[in-house]
Amino acid sequence: MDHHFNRRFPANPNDYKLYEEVGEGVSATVYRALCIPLNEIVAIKVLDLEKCNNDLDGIRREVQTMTLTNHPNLLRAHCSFTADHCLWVVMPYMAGGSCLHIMKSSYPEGFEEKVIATLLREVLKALVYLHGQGHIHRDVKAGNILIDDNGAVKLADFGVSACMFDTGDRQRSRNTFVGTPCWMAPEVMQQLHGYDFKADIWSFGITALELAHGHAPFSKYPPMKVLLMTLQNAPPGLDYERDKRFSKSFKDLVGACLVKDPKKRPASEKLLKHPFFKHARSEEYLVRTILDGLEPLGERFRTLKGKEANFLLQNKTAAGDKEHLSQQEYIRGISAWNFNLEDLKAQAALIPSSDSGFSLEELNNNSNNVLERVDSIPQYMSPERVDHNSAATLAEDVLEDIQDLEGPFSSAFPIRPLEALRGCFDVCEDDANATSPTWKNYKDPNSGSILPQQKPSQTEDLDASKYNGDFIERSASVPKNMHVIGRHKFSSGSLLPEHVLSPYKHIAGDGERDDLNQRGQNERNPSGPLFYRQMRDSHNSASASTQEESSEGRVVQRKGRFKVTSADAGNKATPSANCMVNSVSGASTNPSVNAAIVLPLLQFLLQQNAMQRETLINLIKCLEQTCGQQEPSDAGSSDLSQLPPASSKEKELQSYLVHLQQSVGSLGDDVQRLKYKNAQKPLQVSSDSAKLELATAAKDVSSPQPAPMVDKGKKPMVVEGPRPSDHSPLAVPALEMKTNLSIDVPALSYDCRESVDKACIP
Ligand SMILES: Nc1ncnc2c1ncn2[C@@H]1O[C@H](COP(=O)(O)OP(=O)(O)OP(=O)(O)O)[C@@H](O)[C@H]1O
Repeated sequence: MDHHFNRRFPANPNDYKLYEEVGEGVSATVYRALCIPLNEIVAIKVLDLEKCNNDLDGIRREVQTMTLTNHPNLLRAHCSFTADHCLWVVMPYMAGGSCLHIMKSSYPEGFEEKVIATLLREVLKALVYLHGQGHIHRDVKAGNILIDDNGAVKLADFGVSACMFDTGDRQRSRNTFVGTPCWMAPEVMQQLHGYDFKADIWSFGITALELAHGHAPFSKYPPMKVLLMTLQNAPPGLDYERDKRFSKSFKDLVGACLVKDPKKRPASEKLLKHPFFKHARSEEYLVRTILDGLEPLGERFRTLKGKEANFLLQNKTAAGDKEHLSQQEYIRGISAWNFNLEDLKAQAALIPSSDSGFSLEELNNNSNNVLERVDSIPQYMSPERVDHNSAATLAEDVLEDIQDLEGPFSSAFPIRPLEALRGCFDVCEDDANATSPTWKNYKDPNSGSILPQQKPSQTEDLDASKYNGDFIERSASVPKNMHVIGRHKFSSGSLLPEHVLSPYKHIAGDGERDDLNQRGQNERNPSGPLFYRQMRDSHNSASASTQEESSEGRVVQRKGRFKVTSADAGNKATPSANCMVNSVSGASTNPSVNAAIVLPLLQFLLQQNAMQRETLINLIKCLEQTCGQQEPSDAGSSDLSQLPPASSKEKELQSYLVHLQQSVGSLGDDVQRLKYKNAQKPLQVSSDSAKLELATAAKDVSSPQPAPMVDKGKKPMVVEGPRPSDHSPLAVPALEMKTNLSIDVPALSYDCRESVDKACIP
């Protein structure tokens, strides 16, 4: 066990002296610092709670997990406390920095196999422990693997970890879309059945590739494309030709982790026994091979930041367009990239069948990298489907938010969230031990030392979530979700705490640094995961974003982490998936849309629009009440029937739906008529035939003569139906009735896509 933990770290900012910045994440800045009373160098992660964009629950969870976990391969917090409007998390200083940083500065092509095996083994030990405790890390990647100057490897960043034993809201969070797209397991993207520990095993496999190549597979593609590629393509792996330098056992390990079916992935404990880890070496080996000769972390960080700033500046002037820039930011792994709806659509549309963006070099198992028809693999749904489903749940979330706001704490939390937060963030080891007696002992397989382990307790979790984050997060999240700044939409904004003793601002007064801060609000540490929270359409809302949105169109706000809450099962069963997938993937768009599929889809879209509008109306009402303003205006009426359709598109859709309904009705009539006619004709024929037969028989009896020919004009056995389009009110081209009632509506797939976008990403 770390000797640090025998000492008590003070929970007072005056007891720490902040030095240089050594890291920056999507939600925090990390400083090297001195703990004055203990004369010990530490790292302090400073989160500006006012700029944390409401992910307070995530932060609380991270701090809690960091304080409670106790494993040599997990970065544990010494203590945490609030200072002014910032949260300080004091932790051991990992002088080597993250593996990503090390690769960026010295190993751009990735590490050698023994180094990888050593790193991965340590990470896997951490995962075995976490999983044993019922936690899913959900953000395993090189940027979160830290090394100290002795070569000790620790997995960090529990910002998106989840507890499998949680209930209620927390349980539902396992159906959330959390992580960083490149590392994200398909089932996390799919949102079909939730996910479990195996999601970490996928990320672990991706991290293995990242350490081997210096970057994660697909990392050069925009996020939407990464999602689609992860879902549609064969899993990435080590290539036979390109990765000759790696052993068969490494390839096998990666192959075992990167299986799309999570059930077929090994558990972390089993994986730890994989022969690949025979290549692993000691901590000293890491010191000798990758740490030796490295510049101090602060210097490296500064150099990398400078490069990033230059890169962005060049791209800004060279490319000029925000989509390009946003994608560049993402490609470079920066967490806080931002884009608007148009970007998103463009990205989704970037996935044609003749996808020029596919780099076979990037994609291993090339022969399998055929863009399959998504609708032919029903278990893999597109991210659009994810969004589609999410919309309903998001609406639910907001309604719940509103209920929370109306609760007994409504006056306290939205107005003074920091006050409320103090109680949940001010923790140190002793507190943690005192308040968490449920952590059982853990036996480190290596050292044999006994470490505390957590015994899952549902009651405690429930209580904790009531008291701590869940309520707070949702209460505070409602109004703040609407941040829009400038031309790009920054969800997190600059995370540099102004009130913290910045070595640059207050000590060194480094102008360059200040300049970097100013112009690089979206320049984030590449290690950050992505948190994506959908924003609702604010057409009719009086939200803070209205002005900017009206000038720029609807905005998808996002923050570092990609998070889309999942929809309920009922929505997932909507038969609309195939249609949407077709229309978006573009790989196999089928213009023939079955009315039975289209109608429920359109109805569902309308219903969603209505729900979203209702949510917004409630939100407005609630905000007005909370702010003590005037009574809700007429526009705030929740009676949707009184409201005109929100947009011309919606009107169009509505009238189109009516047309379709009429058409289907009329087509149905046609079918009935035809059926009836069909049923009648053979009867008529058979009665005609019977008459003929009788006549022939009578003639046969009297005089055996040849039977008369049947009148050719009658065509008794073939019935040709009427052309129904003549009287169909559906004014769409190429409408024709087929036996399965399918309607050729070439324009519909486009309309559907737009409508889906609208419903999903308002
Ligand atoms: N204890 C530490 N010692 C040294 N460097 C650290 C330490 N903790 C974090 N860092 C550095 O700071 C960076 C950002 O920290 P961290 O990942 O915890 O922030 P974050 O806001 O959670 O980031 P993100 O969410 O984007 O991953 C890390 O990638 C790492 O390089």
